[in-house]
Amino acid sequence: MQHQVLIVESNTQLARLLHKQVIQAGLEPLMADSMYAAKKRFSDSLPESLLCALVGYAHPDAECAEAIAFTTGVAVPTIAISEKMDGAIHKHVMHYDIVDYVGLENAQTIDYLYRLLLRLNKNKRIGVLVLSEIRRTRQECKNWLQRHSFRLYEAITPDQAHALLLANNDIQIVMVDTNYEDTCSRFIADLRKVYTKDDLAIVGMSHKPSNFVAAHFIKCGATDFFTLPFNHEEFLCRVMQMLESIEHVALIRKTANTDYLTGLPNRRHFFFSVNKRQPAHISTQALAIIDLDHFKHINDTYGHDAGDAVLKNVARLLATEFEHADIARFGGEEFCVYLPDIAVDDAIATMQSLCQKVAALHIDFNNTVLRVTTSIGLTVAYNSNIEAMLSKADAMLYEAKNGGRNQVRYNAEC
Ligand SMILES: Nc1nc2c(ncn2[C@@H]2O[C@H](COP(=O)(O)OP(=O)(O)OP(=O)(O)O)[C@@H](O)[C@H]2O)c(=O)[nH]1
Repeated sequence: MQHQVLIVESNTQLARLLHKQVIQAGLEPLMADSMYAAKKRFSDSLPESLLCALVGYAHPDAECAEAIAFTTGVAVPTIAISEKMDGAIHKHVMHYDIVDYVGLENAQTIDYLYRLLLRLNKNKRIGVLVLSEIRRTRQECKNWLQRHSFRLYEAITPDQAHALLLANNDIQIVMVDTNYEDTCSRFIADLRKVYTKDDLAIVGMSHKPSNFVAAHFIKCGATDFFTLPFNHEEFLCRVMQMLESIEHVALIRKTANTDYLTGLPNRRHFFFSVNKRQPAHISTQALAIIDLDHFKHINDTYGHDAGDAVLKNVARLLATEFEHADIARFGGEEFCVYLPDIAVDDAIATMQSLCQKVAALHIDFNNTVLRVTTSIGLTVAYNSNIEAMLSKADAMLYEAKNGGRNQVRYNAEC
């Protein structure tokens, strides 16, 4: 795994600052205070563990960007560094295949470097699809994208692009050469029927600067538009913003759909997910409500934190037992499981086994072993809707509680 960052900096203060940023980004710094030391560090390291290099412009044994020439020459994604933004340095380092140049003159630029490190680390898992009939355009994008550690996919036709998108769910950016305006605008509009701007960024690009084409593509659903050849720095800043926006929305969605205590999906997400998964064809499906017994007693006897520990342990058991089913914490000490395409006997056996497994849990809380049992209301139905199944499972749960708890009660309508 690429987790190391080679820092080539002879200025001790700057080296210390870079070291701190790398650690903060969760990466491992490899320090070198000269070009000689950098070469030694590089030859001692494994290529697959080096994420990138932060390289100062001048060193006692390399006064004029030779260290940058070295790291880019051995294909290490390189971020050129100086104490402050310097026009002459900028002009010079841009001749090399660097990822970016950052002058560390204030808190904002230091934060930018930190975000850039996080970005490079995440880019390894992000796919970018380039759609262009022109080999030169694909090559230009490829050079740039590889420097930024993205996974690269290439397509020559819209059909190939659709197939790649279907097969690879790591693709978060599609770059479309707008050479053939009608085909490309239709392609973008078609993509937007499936992928929202929160899921996928679509970037139009063209060798012919035209305000009309740019506006047309953005109206058809493109997120942004660039004229080729890229201004690399501007493109990087805009791509970072697009990806950060997709990531923020994903995080908000995850938070809204997850139970804060157990990490299981919540009730809201359960309905969304089950309705999506419910088989279109007629089939047998099972729904179970799982409710811990006398849970209030655990809270009252051992405290609320002990109750939380029990909930987390039961949630972990459910997540392992039902890895491929829909599960959720419905609230309090109540959980729900939905199993599509399951025979009545299998559903009953599965829930009885779960009931025994919960009762067998030994939950360690501050050197006290906590035990808990559960009552389960199960319904197995043939092509019924979820709301109806929930109300039947609830009635079965009521019977299980009244029947003495620690048991499964079921109803089958098949
Ligand atoms: N620790 C903890 N307790 C919770 C949480 N949510 C709800 N509870 C408690 O769960 C308890 C549920 O109590 P009851 O509804 O009486 O159910 P019970 O004690 O399990 O009784 P039966 O269901 O009839 O077996 C209440 O004391 C709630 O305060 C939580 O997130 N953490």
